[in-house]
Amino acid sequence: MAPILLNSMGNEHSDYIQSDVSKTGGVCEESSSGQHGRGHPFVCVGGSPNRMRSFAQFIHEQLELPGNAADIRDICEGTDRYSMYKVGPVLSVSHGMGVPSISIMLHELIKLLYHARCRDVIIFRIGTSGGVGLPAGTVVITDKAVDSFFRPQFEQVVLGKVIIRSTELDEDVAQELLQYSSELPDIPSVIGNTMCTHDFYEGQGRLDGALCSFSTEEKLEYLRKASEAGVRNIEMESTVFAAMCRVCNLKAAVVCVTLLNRFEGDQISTPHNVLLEYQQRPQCLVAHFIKKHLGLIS
Ligand SMILES: O=P(O)(O)O[C@H]1O[C@H](CO)[C@@H](O)[C@H]1O
Ligand SMILES: O=c1cc[nH]c(=O)[nH]1
Repeated sequence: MAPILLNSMGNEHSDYIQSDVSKTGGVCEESSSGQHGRGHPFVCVGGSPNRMRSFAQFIHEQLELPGNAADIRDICEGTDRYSMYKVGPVLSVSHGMGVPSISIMLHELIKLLYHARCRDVIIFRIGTSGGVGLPAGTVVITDKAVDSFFRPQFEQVVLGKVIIRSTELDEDVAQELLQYSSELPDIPSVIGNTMCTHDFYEGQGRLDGALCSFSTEEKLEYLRKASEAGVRNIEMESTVFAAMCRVCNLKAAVVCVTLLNRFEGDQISTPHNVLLEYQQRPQCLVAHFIKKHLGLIS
């Protein structure tokens, strides 16, 4: 039974997510239907509030929970920072864009899980990304989260010094997700390295930002080097997500769909309805994983 580790100070103060553990009935309490008991709680995080609300509604339906999926409530409505939904044994949380934003949410979420006495948590980041040599709509299950220099590490600056943390993710969860993707229709998936950048434009080799300090040739050379380093997609949260989950003993996976192939351009010109369908692919895959683990499907 792997406990969630908290910092040595055991700091209790949290001023970002005012969600009250009692309101959630404890993430790990038996769900109202009593269907799922105290098994593994599952946590899914993603950048956009709307997407994490629709994921919560989707999971509510998939787990056939009582009540109306449309009635789910944001238990973080007191703050403007994040949205959080508890659906049976699943917590769905938004985190905004970029390492700083998800990092703050993860501190608060991990403290919440600790106080709810959760054990054996499995946490998924379900997001979107830019593909590197992959067709749009491909789901990338992250092997290693790497930084802009393709290193499997996250640099945390603390008191003016750099702490380097490993970004290893749970290999078994990744392999299991890949296996399930082959059982599901229309979820083309690969396992590969995910590069996490601190910027969407220049930091990802885009030529179409307000600033651009490089040529098309230099952009393509960088993307080729990334590809040779095993990078298959680019997003903006995976390294700190992997690092913090690892330090806190949380089994973690990153499952992001690609919205475009960056070798073919920078703009996300895919029609909105197609983008929505793409964004559902990681949700379907993770929902399938959860249902398998809850014994709802054999
Ligand atoms: O789709 P989400 O989860 O927001 O993730 C990706 O989308 C945002 C950029 O468009 C960044 O947060 C990147 O990581
Ligand atoms: O190209 C992309 C698409 C989504 N998210 C990113 O960070 N980059």
